[in-house]
Amino acid sequence: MDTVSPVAPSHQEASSPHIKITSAKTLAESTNLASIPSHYAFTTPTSGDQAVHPDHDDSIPVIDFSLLSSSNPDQRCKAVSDLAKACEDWGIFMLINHGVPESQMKATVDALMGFFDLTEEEKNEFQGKNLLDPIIYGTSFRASVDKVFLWRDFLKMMVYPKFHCPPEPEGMSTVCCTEVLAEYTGKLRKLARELLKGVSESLGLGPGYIDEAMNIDSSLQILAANLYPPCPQPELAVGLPSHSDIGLLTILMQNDISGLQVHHGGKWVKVDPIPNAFVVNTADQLEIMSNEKYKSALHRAVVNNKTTRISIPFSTGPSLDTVVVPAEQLVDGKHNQATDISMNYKEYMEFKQSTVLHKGLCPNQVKI
Ligand SMILES: O=C(O)CCC(=O)C(=O)O
Ligand SMILES: [Fe+2]
Repeated sequence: MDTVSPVAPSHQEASSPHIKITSAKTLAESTNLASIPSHYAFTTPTSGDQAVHPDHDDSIPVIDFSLLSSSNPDQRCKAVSDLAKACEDWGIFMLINHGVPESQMKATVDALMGFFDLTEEEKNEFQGKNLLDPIIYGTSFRASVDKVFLWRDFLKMMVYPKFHCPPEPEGMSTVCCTEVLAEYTGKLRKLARELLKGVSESLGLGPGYIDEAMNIDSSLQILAANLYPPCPQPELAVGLPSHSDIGLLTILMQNDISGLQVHHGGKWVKVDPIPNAFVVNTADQLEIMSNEKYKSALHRAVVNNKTTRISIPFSTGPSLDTVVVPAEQLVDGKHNQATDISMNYKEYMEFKQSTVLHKGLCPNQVKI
């Protein structure tokens, strides 16, 4: 896997003690902010690494979920083979006709935007200390140790096996966070499970293989929100540098502002939002279990100087104690050393968190 990102911060070194940690939102809202503080400037700006729009004849695949769940065998078969191609060639696709109502998607975006509108004091109550804290609010990647900061605030919630979300602050019942997020994540849990059946079949395994081998009954699911406020120097700052995701699949919702890019065919390609569609990408544990047939997609997020962008990824992983290994049927004499890591999902998460985010960390770099 390439290390194709702009030169990125070392997350190993402590940030200078004189840097006061402020959220990107607070900074963006400070009056007369014409330039970014130096600790947000990457040494190689993203402009040196421009992304392109997808080609007409090689565009980001679109998967119609209604065909994948169709009772017509021909339709389902075609959808499964489209899914195989999308996962193999791109590792990312747009998911349409997924059955999650537009009103519910919008309510979720509003609820999470509402969270970021709370005061810093209110949000800071959720500053997590440990990776596995059920709710973590923060800025950058790990602001206490980041040397160069990302132009991004985030909230992460473990939503399965046990549902967690910040309680509604008093007098703010309009935010209705709990109910909205519980309903949304319940829908996405079902959607992810159905998609994984299709992915399992697309690998030539039975539809229930991933479900069973990954212990999806007690899978770890995380809902996150990334807020990228307008940035006065978007060519110098970075929202999220090149990386791959933990887990099996990520299902991402975004407002109608562009910023996501995927690495494909040696280039960065823009993944512009399609109204009401989700963006789905393959993640590290799928790369391992598929014996690298489906590589974990390298992607990144850039920022802009006009409008706040929000992205809301929902990650489905195996259960925390699952040791993911390549499916035997896919090894076929060619056991990929790269996927030979004997750690459970919890240990994998801890390992990945402790390493440099930008390297596009993939299973083949997780050697112990
Ligand atoms: O903001 C985006 O579109 C990407 C978010 C992302 O890649 C992540 O949270 O892992
Ligand atoms: Fe990601």
